[in-house]
Amino acid sequence: MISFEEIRSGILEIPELSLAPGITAVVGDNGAGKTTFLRICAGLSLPKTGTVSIDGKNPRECEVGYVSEFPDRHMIFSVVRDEIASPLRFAGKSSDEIFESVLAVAEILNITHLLNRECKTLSGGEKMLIGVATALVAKPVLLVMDEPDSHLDPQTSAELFTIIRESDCPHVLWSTHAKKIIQRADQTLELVQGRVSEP
Ligand SMILES: Nc1ncnc2c1ncn2[C@@H]1O[C@H](COP(=O)(O)OP(=O)(O)OP(=O)(O)O)[C@@H](O)[C@H]1O
Repeated sequence: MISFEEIRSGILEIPELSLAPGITAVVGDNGAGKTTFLRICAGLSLPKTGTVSIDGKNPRECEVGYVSEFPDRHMIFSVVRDEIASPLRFAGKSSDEIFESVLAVAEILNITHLLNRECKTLSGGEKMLIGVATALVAKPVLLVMDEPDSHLDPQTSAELFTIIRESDCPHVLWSTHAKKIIQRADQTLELVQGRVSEP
């Protein structure tokens, strides 16, 4: 469960909310507060007031994978395989474990042919998939994706949904405007001017 209590941060105002595990489609118009919400859930930003917890823990105590709307802005390594490996390398994992985990996630996402490419040479959609691989490689308890489908064609987006569904990530927040993703999600959270809209 992801729980929110008395959250206020910029436009965002969430007195109380509990999100069950599964894939949650986070929807709302431009400027509704989706990115603000996602960043707080991931522990990237702290709310001005209130608390968020993931299965009872502060997000900063949890393994969280975050895919930003513009993943290339956050890439730090030149070569794809090093970029995907980065969370494991920073966590001090062994070279063997890193090698195997990077290969496994690349196979799942169908991007093994990109592993030796320079990140800057990738297309927008390929960069998004590398961002997803980097977020998934450390087996997060929460995967947050900010409009990944805005860079993906409908088929790749649908395939990504299936891959995420089959991953064992317990909590997924997927910000999207795509109707097909919303239909396949376990639940939808709609934000209207920073507040949760009741269905
Ligand atoms: N650091 C900031 N300082 C001031 N205003 C901000 C800041 N970050 C976001 N905002 C404002 O808060 C509102 C919500 O922004 P946010 O990026 O969370 O919306 P969004 O739903 O993700 O929008 P979009 O779909 O356009 O990406 C917007 O009006 C935005 O201008």
